[in-house]
Amino acid sequence: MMSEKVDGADLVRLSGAALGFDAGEPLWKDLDLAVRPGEFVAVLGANGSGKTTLLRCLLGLQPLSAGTVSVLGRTPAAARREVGYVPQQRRFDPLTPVRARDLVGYGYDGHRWGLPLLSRKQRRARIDAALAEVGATRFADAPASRLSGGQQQLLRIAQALACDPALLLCDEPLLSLDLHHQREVCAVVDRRRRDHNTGVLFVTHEINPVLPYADRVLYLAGGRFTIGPVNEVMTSQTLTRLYGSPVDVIEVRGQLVVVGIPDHPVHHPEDHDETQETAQS
Ligand SMILES: Nc1ncnc2c1ncn2[C@@H]1O[C@H](COP(=O)(O)OP(=O)(O)OP(=O)(O)O)[C@@H](O)[C@H]1O
Repeated sequence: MMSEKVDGADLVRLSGAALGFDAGEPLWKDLDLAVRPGEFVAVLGANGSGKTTLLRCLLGLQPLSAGTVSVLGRTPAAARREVGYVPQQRRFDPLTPVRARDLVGYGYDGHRWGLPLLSRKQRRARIDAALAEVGATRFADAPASRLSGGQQQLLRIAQALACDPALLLCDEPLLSLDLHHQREVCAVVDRRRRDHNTGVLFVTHEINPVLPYADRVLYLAGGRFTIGPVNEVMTSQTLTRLYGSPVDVIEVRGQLVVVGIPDHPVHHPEDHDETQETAQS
């Protein structure tokens, strides 16, 4: 099996990692992944394939069943302050009077818990910078619950950026957005990693808006995975091997469509290494 090259600057290192619950089959196993500064990794895969659980592991909320994980060269819990997290979205409570900038402030305060207090001016500057980074300055003082779904999602990203993270973990940030807003969210995250060298793990079911930005795809399916550049992973051949049954990746008017994903992927343990070798960068 080919291993990922790791070097001292890697933001995430998973080595021989497996994660499962109780006595059942692991969600994934033998996962080697190194994420470099500024790298954008799209995490794709069917419902229940363990994408959210992977992020929870990098946040220190979920221990591995096997293997090792480090974030910024430390344990995930020790690195938490420098990791921005956009959780799966819920719309804000329509009765909440909280303004957009207050929400971003919560993100900022949460990460500074236990650290020396900064002046109000410094705090405000950081919040303004996060709002500006996502293009939310114009609605910074509006009640968050009155904003559109797209605006609320940009705010969640600003909240995650308020701590000026070295690593950004996004869980389904495109859910229930139209294509225009999906592209806007992807572009904001892409700009962040380019301007600040922030590494990104971006979990999504919406493959088309994210693929133009992704350096690599980690595709999870039925206890297995493949990692590699977009043009190597998003092919009929690679996904057929991963799922263990015929899957077609076809292009329709410039959009990729994946057809034939089985309800219950069938695969053979001996296929595992071959898939990884084929698709890994
Ligand atoms: N603490 C837990 N205890 C037991 N099972 C869990 C726990 N957390 C997650 N699971 C299970 O692990 C599986 C993977 O969940 P996860 O949320 O990581 O999948 P996902 O790929 O993000 O799915 P989706 O695309 O639907 O969001 C699910 O079957 C879930 O029920």
